[in-house]
Amino acid sequence: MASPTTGDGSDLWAEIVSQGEQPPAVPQVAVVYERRRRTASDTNPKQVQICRPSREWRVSFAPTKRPSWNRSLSTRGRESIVVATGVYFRPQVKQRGAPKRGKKGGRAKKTGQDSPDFTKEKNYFLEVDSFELLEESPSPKNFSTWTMGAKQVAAVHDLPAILERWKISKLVSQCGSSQHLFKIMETPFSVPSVLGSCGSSNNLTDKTPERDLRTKLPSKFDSYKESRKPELVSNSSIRNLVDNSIVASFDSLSIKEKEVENGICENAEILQEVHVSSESKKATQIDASQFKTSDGEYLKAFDQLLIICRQSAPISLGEVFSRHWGLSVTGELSSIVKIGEGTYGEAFKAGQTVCKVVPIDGDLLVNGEVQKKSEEVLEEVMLSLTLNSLRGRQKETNTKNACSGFIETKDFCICRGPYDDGLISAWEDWDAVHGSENDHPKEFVENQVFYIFWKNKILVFVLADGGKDLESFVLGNYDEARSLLVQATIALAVAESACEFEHRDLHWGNILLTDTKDTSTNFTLHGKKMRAKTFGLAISIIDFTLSRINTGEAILFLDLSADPGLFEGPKGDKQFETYRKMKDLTEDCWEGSFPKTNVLWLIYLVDILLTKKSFKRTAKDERDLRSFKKRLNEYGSATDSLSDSFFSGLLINDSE
Ligand SMILES: Nc1ncnc2c1ncn2[C@@H]1O[C@H](COP(=O)(O)OP(=O)(O)OP(=O)(O)O)[C@@H](O)[C@H]1O
Repeated sequence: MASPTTGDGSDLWAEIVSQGEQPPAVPQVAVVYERRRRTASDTNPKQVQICRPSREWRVSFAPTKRPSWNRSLSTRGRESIVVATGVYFRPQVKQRGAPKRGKKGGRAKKTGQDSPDFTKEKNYFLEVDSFELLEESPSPKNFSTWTMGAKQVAAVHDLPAILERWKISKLVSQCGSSQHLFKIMETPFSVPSVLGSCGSSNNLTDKTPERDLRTKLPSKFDSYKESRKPELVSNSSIRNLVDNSIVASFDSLSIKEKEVENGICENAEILQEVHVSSESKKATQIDASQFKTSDGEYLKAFDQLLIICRQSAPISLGEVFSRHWGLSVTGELSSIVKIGEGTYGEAFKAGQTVCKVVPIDGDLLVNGEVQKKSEEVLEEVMLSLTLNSLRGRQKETNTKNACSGFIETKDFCICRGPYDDGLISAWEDWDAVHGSENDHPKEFVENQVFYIFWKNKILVFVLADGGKDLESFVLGNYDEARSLLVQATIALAVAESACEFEHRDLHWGNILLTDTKDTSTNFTLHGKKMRAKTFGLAISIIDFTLSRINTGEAILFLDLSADPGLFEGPKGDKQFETYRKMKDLTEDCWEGSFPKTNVLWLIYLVDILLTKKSFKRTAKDERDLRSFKKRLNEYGSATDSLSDSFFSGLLINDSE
């Protein structure tokens, strides 16, 4: 079968597969996520009439439904901008004080100009459909060996390559000029790969300056914040700035290169720099074309998702389940059960694997919400893979930061078409017992197919089964509660140290608990190998929609300032009080590094344990929890909190 070729005739897939070994050098990219802002006027009446009322802060009129604020955000949106070295790009300054979206708010009705061009997408599929990618790529062969109940094999993803492709496409969309992009790509910066920063060395070379949270004194952070304020810079002046920085960097390096060539320079550091530069240049020359499709277009987020999924085109939901669970598409899907739901995703389980089904890119409101866009999902995928890499390095000897407290993401699949009947009956069974807050999948899909067939796309996250969420899990005793707290603190501390991770939405629906036979769990923090007692309980943190990370090359985060509604939840509700505390702390500068947000969620968790969960505990246990909560206020990060005496009996230091 013929492989698709790029514009210059080279083999696109061969290049994509090989790029992981040869990541090209590009300048540092920082990304801003913004939540989508929707107003009443955005609403598309045609769509709303086929949807149930939106449940923003979900006032439910059905007594059987659980309180809406148990779930996390109802409005989400990401709009990325790119920053090349020393330059801040922002396409447009956000309008402050725009009206809040109404209850039935939807994505803005698209004008002809705005509507996505599906011809290109269709052409892309036609092209790649001509060969069977699954047979050619290394990992999907695992599919055939995955059987129901057997241990799932996780697909190997080339995170640096994924990040690289994404950065290039961001730069193109921000700069709007491929010529300009090539200049950037030719720039001999040596940037750490994502695994370099968050991986093998675990040292972020480009840490975000932090505010001194305890003293509240002006710090480096203030000038950082000032320097990153939205600037109204014309495109041409941005280009000038970038070009100048590139030229300057080129100049200094070519002088060094000449010195090395002529044998004048023997400085080891410079020799190394020049070596890295020439290697990067070679890689750049090889890789430049792979970011384009055959019609010369740069890969869109959806195309990038297909590559990550190792698919040439979307497949049916039934096909995913038959591959991942070894079930036949007809008849045997009844062994699948629905295990949970969120605003965006429905979670189904068979064997030890969970599939989270998330409709994407459609105009139809789903569960009263705008569907996630490919761009947002792609960034969530990168975040999940970054956190996966913390788990993957547990066994490496020289790792600096590792833990297993985040859910393992095993794979992703892109689907199209209606829900499978087996899934629908699993959905209905769950609804009969729990009373779903979500739209019936049949209703949604039929409508979606009817109106906009081409946009009916679904991303399936294939995840490890993390167990039950804290809201529904029954804690046996005080030791289990302590185990939950120490494991959550460890996960946050490790990810905080590895990639400035902040979860920013760690409510009780986003911590999963399961029984374990292991009496302790291993982790590595700042190179120190340690263990924590489990008391028979293992946790997994999920849902990274609001999370922030610094991969060393890009800062991924969601700009919550674009969603004032988030901070207007019920007074006294611990979850919404926590959002408000985060807002005070960050002063609405969500791209900044504020590890204290992790502490705010730890305080929330202690509160939940004290007020919402019942488990065997003595008066002294309660006192200990309360004084721990008080002391948490003094810590600036999860890492600091881990040194608290509350954890002393739970941690074992293996390095000593
Ligand atoms: N890996 C998993 N293992 C077990 N249960 C899971 C898993 N992933 C998700 N769930 C269940 O599905 C629910 C919804 O998942 P999740 O929070 O990721 O979806 P979401 O649409 O992003 O939700 P939210 O409304 O919080 O944004 C969870 O609360 C949990 O009960």
